Amino acid sequence: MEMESPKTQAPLPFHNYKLLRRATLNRLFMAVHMAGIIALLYHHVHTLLFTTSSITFSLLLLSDLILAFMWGCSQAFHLRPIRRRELLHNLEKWVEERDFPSVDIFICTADPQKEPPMGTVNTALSVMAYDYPPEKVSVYVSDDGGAQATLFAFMEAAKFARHWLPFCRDNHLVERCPEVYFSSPCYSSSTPEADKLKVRVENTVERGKPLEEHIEDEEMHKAFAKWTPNFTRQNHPPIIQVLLASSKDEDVMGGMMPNLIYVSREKNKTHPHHFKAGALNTLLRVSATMTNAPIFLTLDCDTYSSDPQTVKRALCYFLDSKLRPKLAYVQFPQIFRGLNKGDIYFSEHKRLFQINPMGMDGLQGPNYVGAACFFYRRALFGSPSGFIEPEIPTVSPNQIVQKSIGSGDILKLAQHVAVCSYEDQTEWGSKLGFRYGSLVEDYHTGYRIKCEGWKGIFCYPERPAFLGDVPMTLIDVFGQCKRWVIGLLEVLFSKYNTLTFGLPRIGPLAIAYTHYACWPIYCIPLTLYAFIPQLALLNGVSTFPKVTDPWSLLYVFLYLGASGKDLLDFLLEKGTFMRWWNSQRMWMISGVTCFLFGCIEYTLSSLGIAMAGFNVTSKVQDDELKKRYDQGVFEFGVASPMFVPLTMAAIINLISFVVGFMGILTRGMVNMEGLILQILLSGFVAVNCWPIYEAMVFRSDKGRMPTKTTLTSAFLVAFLYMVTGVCLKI
Ligand SMILES: O=c1ccn([C@@H]2O[C@H](COP(=O)(O)OP(=O)(O)O[C@H]3O[C@H](CO)[C@@H](O)[C@H](O)[C@H]3O)[C@@H](O)[C@H]2O)c(=O)[nH]1
Ligand SMILES: [Mn+2]
Repeated sequence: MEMESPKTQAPLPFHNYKLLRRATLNRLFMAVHMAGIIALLYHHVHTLLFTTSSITFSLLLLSDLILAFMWGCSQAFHLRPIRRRELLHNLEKWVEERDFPSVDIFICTADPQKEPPMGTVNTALSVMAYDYPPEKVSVYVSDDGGAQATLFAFMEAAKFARHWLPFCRDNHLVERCPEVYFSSPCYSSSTPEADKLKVRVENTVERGKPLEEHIEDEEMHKAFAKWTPNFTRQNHPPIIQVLLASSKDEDVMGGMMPNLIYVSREKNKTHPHHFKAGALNTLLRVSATMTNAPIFLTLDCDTYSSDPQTVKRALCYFLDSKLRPKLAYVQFPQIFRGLNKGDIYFSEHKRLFQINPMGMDGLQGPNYVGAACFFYRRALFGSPSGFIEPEIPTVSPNQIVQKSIGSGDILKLAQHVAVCSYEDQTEWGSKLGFRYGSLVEDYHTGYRIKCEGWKGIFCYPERPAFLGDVPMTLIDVFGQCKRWVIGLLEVLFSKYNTLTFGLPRIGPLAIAYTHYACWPIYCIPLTLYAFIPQLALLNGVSTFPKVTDPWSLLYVFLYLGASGKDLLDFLLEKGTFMRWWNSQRMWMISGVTCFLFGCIEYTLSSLGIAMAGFNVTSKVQDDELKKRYDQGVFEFGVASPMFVPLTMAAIINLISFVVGFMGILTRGMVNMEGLILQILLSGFVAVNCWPIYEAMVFRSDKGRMPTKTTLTSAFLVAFLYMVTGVCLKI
């Protein structure tokens, strides 16, 4: 269906933007800092020519080269940051509701254990209740877990929606996610319908399948009969169930309802399913056969809507006739709920989700981040000028659906496009739809469609449009980050490399994408800086200039400059000092853990030794765990190899700080001049490592550092010290 344009060109704009005032400061800072970096590199080369410990100094030069490169790439985010505003009143004044385009909403879930169906249901209800003509909204739920409990949850949700939607509408609720609404302080109690929904769904999840007595009609019986004894998550036929059809279902007040469709694509062992990208492509096709809305929204199961005006906000851009020909997507920031005060794991990712997209928006648009993004369907079918016709016309974005969504023909077609073999010998995943080949399908797809000539918009309203959940344990945080790292490396080392492929196509924006693609290699400088200067100190070798040498000031200047600027950016986007502090700590921690292990795993998988998969992040909230998280305590608990280098770094920095400090006391400042910067560095790292010492020594709860990890790390540190004693002399 083509998008109707407003009858007349609106005399008033639907949106505007302004360049952020900090842009000038950014550019000034860039020039000064750049000069500093060049001076530092000059100094490095100079030292290297006259030193006897060439290995140490070469490694430090390598580290600084990488840091300089990354800093350089990150400047693309600061060249032209803009902030947009939507002028909703103009839209409402000039475009009539009946001219609004219809919208398909895709919600992905993959595992009923890690992603409780009640959460997914809440997300779905929050968007079904959008302040938008209900007959123009269709919600498609993709269940990669193939779980009866999820289907059952949505059958119950469909019933509950009949009460919930008119209730939201009549009371003009702003918070339309039932769970959040009922737990808000002004409403201490829930309604009987909501309670029934919750109890039934949670019991079903526990049991794995619904009780006979809860299966009320023939239709439901037929649906659950598809779960035959040999049905498994990895091997089952496609299941598509229309749970609400706006053409026939009504709410309790007689009002219209949106469509609600459950989709679990076929799975078998002979076909790769391409994780979330595969799920989204199935939804793209299934929705094309049923509603084929020109605009669709992608959501994760935990990303509920927190503002009923959101679709209209996105329309402020999609209905702008000047933008439309090239506008592929409108990305909202991913914002999270339930963060602890200091956001100890820096799950907020303020730079990734809030600060940097404003910078990319000033170039050609933000990166797509997987959820909270409205797409122009046509953008997934070739470049703005080069439409690619899919293999069957019924999944084409231009086709208009004639029959009603529940009809036999449509269902048959929908099943057909949801089978594994459908994509064989087609362009899905390479030229059509969401792109395969990377675990960060979002980054990859957004980047590739930009390279085709499309643009994106960053829509960053005052009130968060969507809110999501964050991982509560360090191991979950690392698991997520490691998956991202592997996915990014997959793009970096593909033929779509952001410099060789991207730079000629999207210019400066490619530099921003490069910063992300290279994110994983931060592990090199971060690991080297966590060990080399400290080991050198213990062996009495100086790695930085003496404090009396003016060159030492350059180190101080560069460090303070870069982090001061970063802090400023953070505070300007409503960040707090504590959260900033934790973000820089998490950066250092990631360097020796998930970045490092992600790089190793990627290398192994490209050698064919291991295979990386999409490990879904847990969204379950265990009470005891949640309590520790809320108190801001790090959760270790399991003996993961990833904790070993981290613990080693914590130990060695403490030792080298203490040894250095004792040196100053016993031998006097003058004799230690050459080691002062190393002592400061160790002290700084040690201060950051406080939660790790606590977890190793002072804690007795379940989340403490396993003794095994502590002992292994201590042993390895001793070993490293002995080895480097020899090496450092070279
Ligand atoms: O085979 C799969 C695997 C995952 N998912 C869904 O993908 C979403 C994201 O998974 P999650 O475990 O929450 O990953 P995160 O790392 O938290 O997600 C971020 O990173 C992903 C890319 O790695 C993006 O897809 C997400 O949108 C982005 O929020 C969830 O709704 C899952 O149900 C599937 O549908 N099928
Ligand atoms: Mn997630």
